[in-house]
Amino acid sequence: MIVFQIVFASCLLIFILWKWKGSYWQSRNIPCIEAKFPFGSIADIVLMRKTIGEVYDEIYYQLGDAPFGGIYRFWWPALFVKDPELIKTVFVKEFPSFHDNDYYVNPDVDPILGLNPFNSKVFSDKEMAAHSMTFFLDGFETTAILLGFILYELSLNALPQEKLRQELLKVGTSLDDFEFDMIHEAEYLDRVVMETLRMHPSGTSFARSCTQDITLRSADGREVFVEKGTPIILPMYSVHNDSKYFPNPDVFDPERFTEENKATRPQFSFFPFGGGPRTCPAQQQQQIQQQHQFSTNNNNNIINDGSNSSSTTNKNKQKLKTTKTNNSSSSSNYITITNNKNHFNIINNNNSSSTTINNKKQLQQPKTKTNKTPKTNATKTNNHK
Ligand code: HEM
Repeated sequence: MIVFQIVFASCLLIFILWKWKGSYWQSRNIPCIEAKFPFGSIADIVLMRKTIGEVYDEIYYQLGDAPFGGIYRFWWPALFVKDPELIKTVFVKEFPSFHDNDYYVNPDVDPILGLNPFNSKVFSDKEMAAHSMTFFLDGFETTAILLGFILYELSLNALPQEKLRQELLKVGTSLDDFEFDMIHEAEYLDRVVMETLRMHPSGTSFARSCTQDITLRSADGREVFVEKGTPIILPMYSVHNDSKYFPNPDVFDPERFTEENKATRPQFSFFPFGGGPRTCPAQQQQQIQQQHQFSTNNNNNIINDGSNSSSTTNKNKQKLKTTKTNNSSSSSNYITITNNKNHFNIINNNNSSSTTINNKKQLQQPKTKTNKTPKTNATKTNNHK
């Protein structure tokens, strides 16, 4: 009898909690994705049917033109922010209300990753080790993934590849000659890096936690009161691939990042390094790394995607071969990039060396929309992928 009473009381409690929290956004008149028992709006993530990026990308379009909307992670409400101006508000203008990330590692469970440099004034040895680890983890994979994707996109896009080669041949040159000033001369390389980061950012979204109550206001006057503790989702991948800001988002086009074209978009339609006080501290350093890597290593290489059947690739290869012969006295290497579902193979055809970049996280990013935007949605009419 007592067991029955406990089970009944638990079910009743869960039901009441669900009814109370599961209508949180509806009761505040905020557009939202309905909470379905028991996983809320994220069943496909919990059941591992889709990645976080895919599910958030669907939500991005399901919310239509709304600058923000509510979602439920189980029965906990979270705010999903779409509008670049509001993203800027979260990252920069109202930073004091959103300075924490929405995850927590218990220092008792992981004494290294559990330490947060932003909570400490004086660092102990253990904290120094922890922060070094953070820098290593945050800096290593992101840089490797970006490098892999730059090579991948160049292998598929012969004209940008050739334009980049021409610039690098002009700017310079060997490892010994590399100077800091060269970075500013390699403008096209910078655009190639930015366009790659747009299409393949190192993560799909940010999750901040609201650290003090605040009312957010969108440009069209809509308001939402955000309670302390509410998670805030900023869907970077979806914004970067929204045709409202980047027409034909599937096309690799470094020209989107000329100063003139950048000025036509809201600042926070592109935020591969985050933003505000918590922005990636190595933003400039990684730029130097990529530019150093390309300026000194790759201007003698011809990058292809290893496909013999694609006529475009063959044509491109032919064109590049010719151009290369005309422009350099040394012989060209052929670098073949093959995309094997969960990693890239980078093969240097001249000396038969090969490198593999594991890339499961990135390759799980949505490439095809599974849940199309409602007809009323402006971004759908713009032919988003
Ligand atoms: C292409 C390369 C890189 C990309 C795309 C990238 C991207 C990011 C992003 C998106 C964040 C989160 C920012 C935020 O929450 O607002 C971040 C944070 C961070 N990055 Fe990078 N990063 C790169 C390279 C590096 C490198 C090379 C290092 C170190 C040498 C590094 C160190 C860090 C650290 C320590 C943080 C944590 C900042 C914090 O928690 O507030 N990153 N990075």
